[in-house]
Amino acid sequence: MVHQAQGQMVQEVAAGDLPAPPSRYVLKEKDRPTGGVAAPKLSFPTVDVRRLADPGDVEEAAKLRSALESWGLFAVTGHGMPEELLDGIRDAGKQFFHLPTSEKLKHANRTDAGEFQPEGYGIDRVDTDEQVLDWCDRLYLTVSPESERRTQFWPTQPPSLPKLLHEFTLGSEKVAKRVLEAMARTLGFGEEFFLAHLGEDVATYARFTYYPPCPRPDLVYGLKPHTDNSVVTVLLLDSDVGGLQVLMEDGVWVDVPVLGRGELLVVVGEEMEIMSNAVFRAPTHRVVTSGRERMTLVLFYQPEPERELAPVEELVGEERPAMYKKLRAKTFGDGFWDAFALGERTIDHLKIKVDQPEQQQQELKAA
Ligand SMILES: O=C(O)CCC(=O)C(=O)O
Ligand SMILES: [Fe+2]
Repeated sequence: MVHQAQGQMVQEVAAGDLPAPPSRYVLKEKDRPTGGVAAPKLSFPTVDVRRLADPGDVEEAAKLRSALESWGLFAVTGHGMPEELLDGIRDAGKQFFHLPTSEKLKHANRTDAGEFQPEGYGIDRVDTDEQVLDWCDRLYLTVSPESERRTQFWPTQPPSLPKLLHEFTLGSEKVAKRVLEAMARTLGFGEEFFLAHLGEDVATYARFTYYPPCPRPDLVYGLKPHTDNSVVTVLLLDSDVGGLQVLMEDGVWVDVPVLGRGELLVVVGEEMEIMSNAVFRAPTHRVVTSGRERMTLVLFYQPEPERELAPVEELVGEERPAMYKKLRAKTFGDGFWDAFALGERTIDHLKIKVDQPEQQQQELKAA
């Protein structure tokens, strides 16, 4: 049976003008977000995907490599999508969340029997009374392959939204492909190296997330710390309001700045970490709230569900044994929802890390 908290939209809670969020959203003291450190504007990585497409452009390739090594995410320019499209889909997304709840619930992420399923409008899955809820509502849709789109979940209001989302999907796919091609080239492989493992019909999911104004941003997460269920993720952030933070290697949370007009963000996901045998790592990130509303649109790129997900042969050797066990992409994707509700990485939740000899030795010593 679905958890009773599943039916409560955060936007309605926020509209109640309470002085503080209800206890369901309040984090344990140790988890509460202290202010992130601002990313120095100059050192926040930005790459031009048009330049990445030129194999001779070693300077841009070096920027990409450095961004992947340090942040695991970077801003993107040169993607060719007009600013009107980006502004248009942002506006349409906000308009959708501003509709009356009854209208939005026509696309609810609960079946008539009350069961949760990922697609549609609502909050993320609630499994237990203990789970601290995130301060956001979302609309989650399959966008690719087109034959898998389930139109009953697609908003009909505002009427412009489906077409804008379709256009954004096309533009964003080019970004994801160019990035994956360039990532392959940074390792000395042909540009099809990663793409060939995803299949013809790369599975793509869109997530619009709406973070209502929060009366006490110090007590809640907009979105809890997580790594993405993707090979790569393309994000269209809010044009005015920040909130996304990334965990750096030294344990410090750093603010991702509000990006320049027309810029997108690309984030490495856990499936790339597996495929690349941890050459590329998926950064942990989270969202903090503020007194202002915020909306983002995120596209997750995943292998075809029946594909095998495993470290690519060429990146496994005596020096670097396989660090992850192989599994079906669908098994990983399904495992994500369980892991996310628990606040765990899918790789850890599904226990697919191979014990490395060094680790085993440490464990033996410790025993
Ligand atoms: O809203 C954001 O800034 C980030 C959203 C995100 O990380 C996600 O949906 O996985
Ligand atoms: Fe994310």
